[in-house]
Amino acid sequence: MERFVERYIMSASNNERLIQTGILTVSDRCFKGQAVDKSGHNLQAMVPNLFKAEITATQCVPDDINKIQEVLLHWCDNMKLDLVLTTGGTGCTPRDVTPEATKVILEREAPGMATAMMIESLKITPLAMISRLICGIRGKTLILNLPGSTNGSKQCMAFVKSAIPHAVDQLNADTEKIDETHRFLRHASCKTYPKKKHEEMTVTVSDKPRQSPYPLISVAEAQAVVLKEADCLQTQILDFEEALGYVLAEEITSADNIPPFPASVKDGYAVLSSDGAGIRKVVGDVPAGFWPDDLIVNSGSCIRINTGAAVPSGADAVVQVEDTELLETSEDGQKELKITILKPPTVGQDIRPPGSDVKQGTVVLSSGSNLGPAELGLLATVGTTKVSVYCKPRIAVLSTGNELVRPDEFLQPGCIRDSNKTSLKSLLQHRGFTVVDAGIAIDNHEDLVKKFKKAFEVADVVVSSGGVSMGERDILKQVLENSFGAKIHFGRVFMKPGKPTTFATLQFKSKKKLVFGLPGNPVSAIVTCNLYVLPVLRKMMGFHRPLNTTIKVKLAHPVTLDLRPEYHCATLKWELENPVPSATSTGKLISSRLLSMTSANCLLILPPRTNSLEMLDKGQQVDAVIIDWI
Ligand SMILES: Nc1nc2c(c(=O)[nH]1)N[C@H]1C(S)=C(S)[C@@H](COP(=O)(O)OP(=O)(O)OC[C@H]3O[C@@H](n4cnc5c(N)ncnc54)[C@H](O)[C@@H]3O)O[C@H]1N2
Ligand code: MOO
Ligand SMILES: [Mg+2]
Repeated sequence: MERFVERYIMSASNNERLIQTGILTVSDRCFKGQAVDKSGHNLQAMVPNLFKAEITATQCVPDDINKIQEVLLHWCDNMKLDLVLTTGGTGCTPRDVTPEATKVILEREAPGMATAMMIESLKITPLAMISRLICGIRGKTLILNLPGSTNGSKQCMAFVKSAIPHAVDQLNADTEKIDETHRFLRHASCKTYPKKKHEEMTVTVSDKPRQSPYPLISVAEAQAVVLKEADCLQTQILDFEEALGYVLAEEITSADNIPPFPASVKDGYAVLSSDGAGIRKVVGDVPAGFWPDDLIVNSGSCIRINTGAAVPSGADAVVQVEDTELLETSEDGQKELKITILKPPTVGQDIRPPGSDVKQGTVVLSSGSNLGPAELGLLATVGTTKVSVYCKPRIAVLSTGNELVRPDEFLQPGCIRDSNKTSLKSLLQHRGFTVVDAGIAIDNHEDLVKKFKKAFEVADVVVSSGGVSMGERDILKQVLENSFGAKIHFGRVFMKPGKPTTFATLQFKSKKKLVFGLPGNPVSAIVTCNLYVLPVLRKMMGFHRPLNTTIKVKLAHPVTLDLRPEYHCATLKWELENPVPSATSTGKLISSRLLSMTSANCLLILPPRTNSLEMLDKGQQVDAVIIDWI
């Protein structure tokens, strides 16, 4: 069996059960102490490393049918072990009787495992053919005869190890686990076989120009081009609570004064300021939410009031409770009767007049506002529960490459798992966009056309990765041009990472589609998605300033410059004493190595290396594009 298939089956059955195992050495010489039981000891050490197993019983018996059977019966019927391995007594000498002893107690044979051992052993030595080992089942115990030699038993065990956890699951009728393993394997066999073939390719090496025909443009130029092509989408009406993250497409005015009544700013007493400091009679109290219709504050009196409650008529000031003293209460102590105002109040003190927060008729949100928590709260305050917002673009993410398998698929030789789909999808979802998975396209014209067509059916913007550089299988630009009549606006940008970043527009069923052909390297894909895709999406959904926020940062250590302007991943730290945050690189930028990007929350914009400027010193200031607030 090919090693990778074997590994796969092992991981598919992923035994959770601790397989209770007995190891029985059958040897006259070992039994008499004339030889060391190397094979038995080796199996004891080896088996728990093959799958989750516990060596529950070990024993050494002479080559004697009765003795062998006695142990096997005890281990199967009384101890109810999952697996019994015998080593020794499987050859052709007159004393070799392990298969005979085993056969008698077996209820069912399992010849496949013995055959597997035989087939594989024959590849090592023709002498394997004289081995007579048998395998089978008694009750819920799987019994395997193994050869007596250390090497032979070790090899035979290795040949059958991948099937053992699943066999034990079956013996225990663990249907859930069995089904799970079958599903896993079925999925793997239909998704991963046959191996990918290169003959699917139609492009020949000589078709491809040896120099890229696309000029190297600057990042600023590329950003200007993509933003120019991005049009603001139409509007829709949403319930205000679903509008988080959308951009408002209308002006919102307040129909009411906020607060609608003179409201107390403090917990205290509503008073007449002209009374000054001194004694007041407490004539009532106004909690928040109560309308003090029949309460009036006259000279010499006051009313207890809560923060946010309507100030009763007559009162023109509120005195906070801290600036008063209690003079007299009712007999039961429940009611305040008299207080002293300690400081003379001023007119209007601690009262919010009607409309002081928002005047009736004022514009509280202008068109183009980004609806965040405060804005949604404002909508609630003014009672606007339906709002007109710009639609968000529909996005499809497509991975391209013959070498790609899904993360849950078996990794065939020569393949890698598709990580860009996950990174790009989650980056966009994290920014509030809905993303459709357009799958993985292999690098041929037909499949790319098929997958792009599907993506264009459902999306305004397609973000693909891979297939945009100089390889003969990098045919994304040709496919877009030849099959969709796309205009390639640019195919290379002077930057690191992300040099082959490609941007195209086309008409599909009379609708404009934008295509970002991001480079396949995982770091390049994420960096370019931040720099080009996100600004475009923001513009389409109505942002007035769609580019990423850029700030000044201080380098926490020296950095070496690259020949290309570099967007270098770094982590920002804001320290109290420093007005400018410090930036620590997440490591040498290697565009294939996602580890050089983990925990980055900004991209340092580093200038290209020149003879006079090869590195930047610690403490030097550079611009940094914010990519996450963490
Ligand atoms: N002769 C030249 N070769 C290359 C150049 C060049 O200028 N001349 N540019 C290099 C640069 S820079 C980059 S970046 C890459 C970009 O390559 P492609 O966009 O054509 O992408 P692929 O060749 O398909 O893949 C490159 C690399 O990325 C891996 N990959 C692709 N997709 C995924 C995915 N979804 N998840 C994880 N990894 C992925 C792929 O296996 C390759 O290792 O070209 C250089 N070559
Ligand atoms: O520009 Mo490539 O994106 O270096 O890796
Ligand atoms: Mg390539």
